[in-house]
Amino acid sequence: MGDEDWEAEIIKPHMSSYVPVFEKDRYSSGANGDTFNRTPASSSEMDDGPSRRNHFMRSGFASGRSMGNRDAGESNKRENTSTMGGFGVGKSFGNRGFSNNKFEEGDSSGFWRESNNDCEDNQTRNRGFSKRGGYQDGNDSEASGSSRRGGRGSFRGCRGGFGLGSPNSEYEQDEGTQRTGGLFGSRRPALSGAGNGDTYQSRSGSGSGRGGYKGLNEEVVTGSGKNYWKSEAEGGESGDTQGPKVTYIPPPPPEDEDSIFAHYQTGINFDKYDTILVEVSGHDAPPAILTFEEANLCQTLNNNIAKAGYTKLTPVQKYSIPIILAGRDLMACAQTGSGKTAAFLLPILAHMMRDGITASRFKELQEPECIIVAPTRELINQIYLEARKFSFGTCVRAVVIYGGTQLGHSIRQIVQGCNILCATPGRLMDIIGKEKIGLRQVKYLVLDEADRMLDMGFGPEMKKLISCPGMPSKEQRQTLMFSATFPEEIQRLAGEFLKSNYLFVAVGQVGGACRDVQQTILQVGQYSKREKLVEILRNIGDERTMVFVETKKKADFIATFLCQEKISTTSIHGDREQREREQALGDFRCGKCPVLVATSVAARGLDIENVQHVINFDLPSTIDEYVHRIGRTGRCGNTGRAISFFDPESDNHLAQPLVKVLSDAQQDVPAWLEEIAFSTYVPGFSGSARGNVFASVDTRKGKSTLNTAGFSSSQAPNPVDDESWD
Ligand SMILES: Nc1ncnc2c1ncn2[C@@H]1O[C@H](COP(=O)(O)OP(=O)(O)OP(=O)(O)O)[C@@H](O)[C@H]1O
Repeated sequence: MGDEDWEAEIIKPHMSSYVPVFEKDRYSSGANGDTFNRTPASSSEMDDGPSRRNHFMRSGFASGRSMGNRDAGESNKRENTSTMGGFGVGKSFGNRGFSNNKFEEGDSSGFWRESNNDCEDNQTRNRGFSKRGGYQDGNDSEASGSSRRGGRGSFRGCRGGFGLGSPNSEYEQDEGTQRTGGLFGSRRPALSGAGNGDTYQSRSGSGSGRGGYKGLNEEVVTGSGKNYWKSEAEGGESGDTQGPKVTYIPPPPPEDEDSIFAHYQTGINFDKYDTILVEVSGHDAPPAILTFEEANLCQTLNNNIAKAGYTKLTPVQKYSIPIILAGRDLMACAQTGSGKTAAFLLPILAHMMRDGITASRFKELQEPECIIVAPTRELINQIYLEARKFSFGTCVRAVVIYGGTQLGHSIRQIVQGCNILCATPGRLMDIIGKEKIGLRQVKYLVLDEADRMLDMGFGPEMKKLISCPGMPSKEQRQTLMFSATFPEEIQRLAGEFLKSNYLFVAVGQVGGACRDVQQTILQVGQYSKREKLVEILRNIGDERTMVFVETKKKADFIATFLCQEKISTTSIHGDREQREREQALGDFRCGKCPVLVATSVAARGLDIENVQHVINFDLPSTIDEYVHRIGRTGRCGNTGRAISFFDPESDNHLAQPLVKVLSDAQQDVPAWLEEIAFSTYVPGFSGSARGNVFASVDTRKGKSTLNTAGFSSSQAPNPVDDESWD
């Protein structure tokens, strides 16, 4: 998994020969061509559950691939990036001047040079700035203009420092000596040829301390044109001990009950969930439950469910809860915002309450019963808050650890007691390496956003996790995987993690977009995007809007631009320090900054109340990512809108899957998009639009060679290569 290189625009795959066959007649139906055991989630159909059967085949875990794609010249770009002031955290960008950053230098600025570098570095990419014209001309003057806007906004982020810990504690020592290695030398596997290339010290080159988005003190090592992440432990072994110490300590979450149980209302379409088709495959699936009462949870859990405002199960909960309660492994795929988190947390907690757990107490080595892993820091934090909510009043202690925060802080949280460990992959492996976490007691392993956790970026790390000393074998633990998208190939990889008799639950179209999101695709050329964006945002007014762009740099640029346009905006991406990321999210959540410009780091899982709009300023590389992005709105029965700028210069490869997604979600499909989709039809391609755009079925039912984007695995773009989030 490489560090983000979204300073360069994301690599577009060579789609031409991998676009799924376009079958227009399938689009309008919206029905699933595969009717295997698909039943509405409504109560009348529930009894079918146990009778569902499927024979299946499994295949092994494919080997990991290159972890990154860092281009030459990265180091320079980094330095330039790091000299850019971060945005005034939570402030209108317009309040910031750029006297200390490259923007003020106009056309000779680092920003523009970097853009050029991007072009040079990425000449083989079909989305380099040079081909698309970039922003230079139009923006230089604006950049200069911005520098006139006066003073740099003051930094409002609360620096954690070391205040919460004893500076002389062992954990501070750990913090200080973490380069000395641990049980597992590398958080990410070294690729062959590693060490032959230059060493690039992430974030530290300029000494700016900017970044903070990777696990603690990691660095990118470039070798043979490939890159991978290196833990500090490894760095220490190689004698390279450079790197800024991460000192950020996130503020503790509120302790009062009202805050713990704060929630937003389900929307008008919540009841429509009952009509969604649900498919369960695998042997001897337990029947779905219809009510929380049927789950037979303990009183404390029921109280917490009530306090959380849950009165009715969502479909994924109806099916998943009894499956998990029955001790079965599960792969569950349900639309964004439909309650997957509670679907795994509640039965796990119920088990823990029933079986009894080791009461939380201070111990140097904690042995959690449950480990939950998610790909981004913000998401894992959110899951932790949910775990804390549902375990309120019980003796179960949940702990969260993630990169970009002080390692000593993570350790201090853990040693106080840990039954449920919520972690991003990198930090998890660091902590295991430090022997603060023992795995012998793990009974539940949850991979949220499982397709992401098993793809080429995190897959090797997850493999390492399950083969860690002490980790119970898959036969001895319960493994649960959840996501809104599940490419077929990733489903097959999952076999290594799951018992062979795992159950597969698909709620609605696997990989399909939430129907509560009204999707609009506009054809907007590169040069017109900003103007269009401003026009839309002015119409939207103060309604909360997430704007997705392709690169970190563009996120900064667009956020700055919007602030200049007097639209209060903040941004989140992998180059921002963790405290800035959290501040930005906080300001967006509370409505202080109603516009959040984000890279795909914010595409998955984030559950923010009242996000009414998602704008894809740049479309993502894959249709899966599109589905996740637009799923930040229209959650839990609420409605939302997604507007996407389709640039025919660069987005044609998405035309077919987009048409499919729109049709399946019963959205209008623009004629021009259909035309492009037809024109990008590739004769001789063996797939069908239905079968390849979405892995609509449990892959054990049949063989397929494509993932959801319609690319072969070897060419599927891997966003983790471009931006690393844990
Ligand atoms: N049964 C329920 N009743 C009311 N609200 C619910 C219920 N289940 C979940 N929610 C709420 O719905 C929202 C979305 O849930 P959650 O974040 O778990 O969705 P998700 O399926 O994991 O989405 P994503 O695919 O984007 O990660 C949360 O605010 C959650 O508290």
